This record gives sequence, C-alpha cells and structure tokens, in this order.
Amino acid sequence: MGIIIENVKKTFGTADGKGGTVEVFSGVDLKVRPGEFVSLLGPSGCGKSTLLNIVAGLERANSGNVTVNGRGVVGPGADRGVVFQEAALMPWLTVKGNVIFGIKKRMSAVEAEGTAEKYLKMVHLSRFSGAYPHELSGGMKQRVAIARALAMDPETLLMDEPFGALDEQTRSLLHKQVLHIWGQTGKTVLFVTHNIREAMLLSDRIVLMGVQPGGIRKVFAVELPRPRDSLEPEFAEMEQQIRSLLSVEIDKVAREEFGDVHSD
Ligand SMILES: Nc1ncnc2c1ncn2[C@@H]1O[C@H](COP(=O)(O)OP(=O)(O)OP(=O)(O)O)[C@@H](O)[C@H]1O
Repeated sequence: MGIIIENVKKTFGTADGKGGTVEVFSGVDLKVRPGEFVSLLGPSGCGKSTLLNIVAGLERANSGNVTVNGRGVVGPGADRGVVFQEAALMPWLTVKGNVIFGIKKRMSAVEAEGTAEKYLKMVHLSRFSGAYPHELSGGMKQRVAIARALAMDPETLLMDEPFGALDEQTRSLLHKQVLHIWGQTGKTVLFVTHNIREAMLLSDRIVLMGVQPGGIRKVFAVELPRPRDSLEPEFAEMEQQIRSLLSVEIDKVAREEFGDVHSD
C-alpha cells in the first residue's frame, strides 16, 4: 500500500503549435510506504511538480501505473490532500470559513466547525480563526492551507514547495510544525522541494530527479534521528553528497538554457 508509481512516463505537447511532444520523464518507479515522508528533489523543470500532480490526479501519465493505497489514480480525490506554494485561500471567507469550506458537505455544520477548530489549533492559528486572508502573513496563509488539507483527513498529503515563497525563519518554524503534525497524524507525505537542507530536515527518503533524460537519479535514505541538526557532521556529509549530484543536473539545465548543450 502507500503510493506505488510504476514505469511512469509523461510528455507534454510543445508550445510551437507543430504538434510535437517533449518528454519530461519516463521509466519512473517509486514506492512510498504508508506513513513515510518522501521528498522529490531536483533542478527546475525536471518534473517534480508533474510527478506530484500525477499522484494527485491533476495530470495524467502517458503510460505506467499509479496507485495510492491500492486504488488506481484516475483523478483528484479526498484521500489525497494537496498543498501548493500559494495557499489560494478564498479572500471573502475567514480563516475558519476557508477550512470549513472543503469539509462542509461531508459533515454537519457543528462537526465541520469542530474539525476546523481542531486543525487550526494544530497549526497554531486558533487566535486567527476569525481573520480574513489579507490580514495574514505568507506563513500564516500556508498554515491555513495545511489545516484545510488536514481537515479533509486524507491518507496522503501531497505538498508542492509549500514553503518555497517564505523567508528562512518562517520556513524553519513550519518545518517543526509539519514534523510535529506528521508525527501526530502518521500521514504519508510526498513533498516537492529544490532545497536540499529542507529535504534533509524533513524526509525519510529523498528522491533525486534529473534531466536529459528526465527521471529518478538516486534515492537517499536519511537515517538521522529527528529533530535533525544541519550542523552535525553526518548531516553535512550527506548534504554535500546530494549537492554534488544535484549540481550536475542543475548544470545540465543551465547549459540547455544558455543554448550550448552540445559544447561538450
Ligand atoms: N501543462 C504543461 N504544458 C506543457 N509543458 C509543461 C506543462 N507543465 C509542465 N510542463 C513542462 O514539464 C517540465 C517539468 O515541469 P515541472 O513543473 O514538473 O518541473 P519542476 O521540477 O516541478 O520545476 P520547478 O522546480 O521549477 O517547479 C518543464 O519543462 C515544464 O515546462
């Protein structure tokens, strides 16, 4: 069970209107165990979001198989909560109203209210439940988005650079909260990031993706006890190991963007 990705391939049509296709990746195999925290790491454009969106059911793979807890993915579902880089809250609803919105059809109004309060407490936003999105900082908005996803009680949480737009301090605070919530709820988490340190602080395993050809390069098991300290020698050593492989992939992207891919 958990997330099973087998031999997945994804292409997109080219934007030049000539009907061509570009392959993002192929032959992608990955198993995420129930309750495991796995990060997808890689250079810009390697297909991290695309892979997460395929698991979310927001994109379709061209071929291959994806199941989540034994069910084939055919579209989005309440069993998979998604948190994006932008919180996309409804500006006309309060914080609590935003959390209630996603769950009100599944339970009574009283239950929905209680559930929203429970998860807002979990992300330390109880005091702001009556505030409107424009009154919140970026980090607070992301916490509302996390509470909204958790309130649906999905088995799996899919997070696409949820802290990518936040400052270092807020990000560090949210890392602690996410780890705490993960510990409390036991959700399976698939997390997209291009930040090695973030991946190392949070994950059980880090899946390094690359380009040309697109796919998984290497999977790292991070066996350091949590909470992790990036100053510990083992942490720094592994970070360096991942960084050197990642920089190979980043260089490939850079060479392509500067147009001298054939120079070597
Ligand atoms: N809807 C789409 N139509 C055409 N091409 C797309 C579409 N979505 C993504 N792509 C292309 O697929 C590739 C992978 O994109 P994706 O967003 O998954 O990468 P990423 O690794 O998440 O990048 P980043 O770290 O910059 O967010 C890119 O080359 C992108 O241009």
